[in-house]
Amino acid sequence: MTPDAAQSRLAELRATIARHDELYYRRAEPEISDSEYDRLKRELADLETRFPELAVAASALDGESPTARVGDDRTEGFATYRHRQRMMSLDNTYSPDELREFHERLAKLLDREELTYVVEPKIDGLAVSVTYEHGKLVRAVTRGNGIEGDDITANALTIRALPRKLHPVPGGAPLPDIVEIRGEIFMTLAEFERINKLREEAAEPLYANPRNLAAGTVKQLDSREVAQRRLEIVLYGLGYCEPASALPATQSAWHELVRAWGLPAVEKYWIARGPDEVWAAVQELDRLRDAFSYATDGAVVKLDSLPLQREAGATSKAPRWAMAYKFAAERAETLLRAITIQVGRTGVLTPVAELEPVHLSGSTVSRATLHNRDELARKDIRVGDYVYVEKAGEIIPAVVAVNLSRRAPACVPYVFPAACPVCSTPVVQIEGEVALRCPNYDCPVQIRRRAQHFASKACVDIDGLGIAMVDTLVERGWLRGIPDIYRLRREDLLTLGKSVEKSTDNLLAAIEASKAAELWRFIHGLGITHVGAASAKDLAQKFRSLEALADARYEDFIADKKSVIEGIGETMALALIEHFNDPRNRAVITELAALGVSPAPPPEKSTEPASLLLAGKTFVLTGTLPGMTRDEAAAKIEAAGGKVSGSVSKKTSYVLAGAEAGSKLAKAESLGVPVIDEAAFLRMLAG
Ligand SMILES: NC(=O)c1ccc[n+]([C@@H]2O[C@H](COP(=O)([O-])OP(=O)(O)OC[C@H]3O[C@@H](n4cnc5c(N)ncnc54)[C@H](O)[C@@H]3O)[C@@H](O)[C@H]2O)c1
Ligand SMILES: [Zn+2]
Repeated sequence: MTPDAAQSRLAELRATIARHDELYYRRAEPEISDSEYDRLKRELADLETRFPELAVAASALDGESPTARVGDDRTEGFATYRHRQRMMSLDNTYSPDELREFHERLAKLLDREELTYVVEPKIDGLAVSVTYEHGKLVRAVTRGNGIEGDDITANALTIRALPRKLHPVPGGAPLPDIVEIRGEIFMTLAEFERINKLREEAAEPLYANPRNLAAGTVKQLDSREVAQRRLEIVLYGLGYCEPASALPATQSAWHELVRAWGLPAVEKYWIARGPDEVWAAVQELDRLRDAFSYATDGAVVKLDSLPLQREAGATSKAPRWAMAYKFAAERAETLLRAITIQVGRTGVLTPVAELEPVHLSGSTVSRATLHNRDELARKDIRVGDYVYVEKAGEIIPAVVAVNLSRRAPACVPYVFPAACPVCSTPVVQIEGEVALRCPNYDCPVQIRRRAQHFASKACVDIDGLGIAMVDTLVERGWLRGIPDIYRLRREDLLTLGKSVEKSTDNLLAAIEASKAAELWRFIHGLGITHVGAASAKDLAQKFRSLEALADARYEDFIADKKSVIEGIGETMALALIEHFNDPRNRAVITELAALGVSPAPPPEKSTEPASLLLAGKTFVLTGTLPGMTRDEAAAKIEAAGGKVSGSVSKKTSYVLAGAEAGSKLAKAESLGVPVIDEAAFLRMLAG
């Protein structure tokens, strides 16, 4: 490679990686798979080693190379917090030889042959640092740029598995004054699938994998939205400890201490003496990891001795005493039969690969996302190519590259359509976005997806008006917008099949009943960008009618640069105003009203201090409640003037118990303290 070519490739890689870092760390919406990303980064690192003077020049020009810094996850809207001890990344490799070289380097550095390691799962979540002071949880912070991160305490408090207090170890050292513990927030596969199913029903784009969903959830500004999703946590690392004497001498003892304090710890770790035992442990982990509750993308090998860790030190980015060995993603080669274009609710065009079905990591894959026009062009993927498909942490498989040696001469570059494949309107690119959109409001797909979203369970919840039914109605030309749902005619519907009388009547009854659904359901159902269910509830409380919401002005949301309505910030305010600035969206509101839709506003928050309701009452919470987290329940109790206590005594007024309630329930029963469930509690709150 000539220096000139190297220089331009270096610049290109730096820019590409920076873009993927932004997508992955800040937006939790990566476009390429982790292994693809790792290959780009490896290529950059190799170039930097071969052409050190070019690397230095590039860094002088536009800052540190992505190979030398920790990916930055800080986002707007969170307070930043400075870690007492830096949070680092890990060097990683896919090669067993490099794992052995890691040992050899350390042996040389520390000048000893025999080294003991701990091998632990590499959890594929997002890094978090949790601080306990005198045993009490005080803060949770993301990695950020390693030096300071986002304070996500409110969101972390929705994690039921995260104890508010550490258990002192009986007969052990006292709890440290301050301890920063490192871990990973993740989401189970089951929860991921539950949420994606809801999204599918609401015609919203699916999340690619649990890690992205967990990362996106942690970065939600509204912790009530976060509470709707179940996050988990596992803690494995030591950040900072005061006094230092409270610390054990080894990484393995640290894992035991974490568990003894009552924190969720890694499911298994191995103590390995020397590189052969390390390799054996890594392979055993690979066999066992499917049974773990979290996704793993590798093994982390760490020196067991903490004093030796300190002696080995760190580079600018990662400790020298640890190495991640990443398991290669499973990959398959198959024929790309066609590229189809999907159009979403907001008109975004997504290219999809239609593949010759191929077996991959336990399932058959016949479709894979191609992300967007730019990605497609970058990889130069052509119809008729043999492509590599991968499924690493990703649930939705991705086409990662083309096997050029099998490219037929007749294969021509793919030309991204310049018009919407459904309605033929020329597509547009919104400034600052990669996505191309169909700008036609009346595009049949958009109509369909808007109506599907409106009728879904998460919104107005019209029984019988599912995805397939909406498709049919749009095809027949009976649905051209949301208001048409309320114009459907019985005689038309009866032509849909033979014995459809009963289902037609049920559907019409459900549609009729939905006219009086709660206001927030309509607000959510309009599909306004950024407005989720929780925000819709806040908006309903404040505006009390669709008309008032549609008339709202900037000052109603933001005054003196501050939010007027808690949880509704500037981004959402602007999205709302933009939505209703469009006369067609305004018309929806007028038409709905004319058709007899009359959403039910929420009960007025009484101006009387609600405190009186539960004043003087003490509650103890136990078990898992069906509809709210314990923190939410506690907040409700406190807002109504009640108190929440940790233990049951004769003075306890009520025990609010959910599923899997433990000893507190037994104690309440033995003391004769009334036990109530969530439904009874809600009735109590309603007076
Ligand atoms: N797909 C993309 O576009 C994209 C973009 C950026 C990064 N990435 C992925 O992220 C990786 C780089 O990110 P990174 O800097 O967070 O590094 P990393 O994920 O490779 O390793 C460091 C992190 O591992 C985590 N970890 C999990 N289990 C651990 C354990 N037992 N001990 C210690 N740490 C543990 C920690 O959070 C730590 O910060 C890349 O290799 C790539 O896979 C992907
Ligand atoms: Zn269109």
